Amino acid sequence: MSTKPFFVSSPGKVILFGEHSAVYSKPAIAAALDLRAYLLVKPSEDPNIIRLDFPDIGLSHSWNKNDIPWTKIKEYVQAKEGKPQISEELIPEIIDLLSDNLNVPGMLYSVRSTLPIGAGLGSSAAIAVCLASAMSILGGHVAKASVDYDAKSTSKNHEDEEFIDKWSLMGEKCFHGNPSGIDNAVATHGGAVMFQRMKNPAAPSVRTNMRNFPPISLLLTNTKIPRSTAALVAGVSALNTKYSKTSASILDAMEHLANEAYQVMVKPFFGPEETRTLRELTEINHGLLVALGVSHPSLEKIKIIGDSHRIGATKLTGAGGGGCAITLLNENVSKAELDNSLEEFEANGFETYRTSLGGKGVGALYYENVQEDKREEVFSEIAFTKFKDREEIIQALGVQNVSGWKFW
Ligand SMILES: Nc1ncnc2c1ncn2[C@@H]1O[C@H](COP(=O)(O)OP(=O)(O)OP(=O)(O)O)[C@@H](O)[C@H]1O
Ligand SMILES: C[C@@](O)(CCO)CC(=O)[O-]
Ligand SMILES: [Mg+2]
Repeated sequence: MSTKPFFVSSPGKVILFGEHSAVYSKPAIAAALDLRAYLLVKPSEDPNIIRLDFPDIGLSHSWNKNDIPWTKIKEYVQAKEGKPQISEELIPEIIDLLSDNLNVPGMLYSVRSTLPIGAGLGSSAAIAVCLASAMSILGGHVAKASVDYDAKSTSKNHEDEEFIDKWSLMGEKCFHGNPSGIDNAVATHGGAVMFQRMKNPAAPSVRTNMRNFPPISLLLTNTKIPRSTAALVAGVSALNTKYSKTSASILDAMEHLANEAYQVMVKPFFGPEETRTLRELTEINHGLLVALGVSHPSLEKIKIIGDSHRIGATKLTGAGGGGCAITLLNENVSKAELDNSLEEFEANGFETYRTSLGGKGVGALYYENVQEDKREEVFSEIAFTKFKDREEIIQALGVQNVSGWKFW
């Protein structure tokens, strides 16, 4: 258990194929984004106070440790070899997780994110993974992260990542009830995956790493229309109940589509024919998501703009209903066509990002891995909460910029 301050960080994701159908045990393909959440954990000035500080959403809350009925709560905690165990029900797990704080002094948990919130890029999962990894460090349930940013993933400590992945799913359950687990899996492990939740909820999901993820040229466009994943997942569930056979066919089509995309993406040679197939599958996937009722006029607008300038294939990504769309760009798209689209996106109030996919998963920045004369500045709560924008956070803490970040 560490009582020195530390940071943890985990990435957002882009779902290329299979959002929503992933909830119904169909395969889906997603990759880690270079936008991330950062969580600072620091001993409280008053050791009896547990404080959450989430300035991005204007939330700050404190508990006095002595007001929490720890002894009663502990009766519900199941542990194996000292590690808290995950079960299917949510409530006991939350209690269990909280009870990990029994043996640590009061802590401050402060979160900042470079991810747009509620925009389909897995902002909730990145937070859930940060919290799960911080609790795992504090509870002594994982080994110290020790793999450098540039090191090959073969030396990864899989057991610890699996532990964090499982517990972060509990966090995602708090956010939206019935998550497939794909977002927190990518936020934990990074890279790119084919993911499938099992029909039996007790069985672990299947995750196939896609090591040779093809170099896809991708544009991300944010409608900035806020929406909630919980509401959209509930909407699809209602559609399934009302039109069960029709909706089952749509979900089956999504399954075939994700499988076809996977076959193309793992080919040793990824040329123009393969990228064209992916674009065609992207178009079909968007159509199926529209049929499930999770698009939005602003997402359709992005699609119309992209299609009219012929820049590539556009689909919504994540839960939809607003948030972001992705465009798989044509290889031969002209600069003029692209610039015209970007101008139109901007004129409509949309924000575009050029991003790279397949980056690092969860990582930690420990106190002792920061140069002594820089520690005070790096772990300053005041500086952390006051960063103005994404660029300031990335410059001061970015896993790719700041030496000392370690991974499992
Ligand atoms: N920086 C942050 N600080 C605090 N809470 C956050 C932050 N980012 C995300 N959240 C939490 O996550 C919620 C948004 O999660 P939601 O699942 O609806 O969208 P998303 O994860 O961004 O998109 P998707 O699930 O489609 O990938 C917010 O309402 C908030 O509770
Ligand atoms: C909509 C959804 O498929 C993806 C949200 O990013 C929900 C989930 O899989 O948990
Ligand atoms: Mg989410």
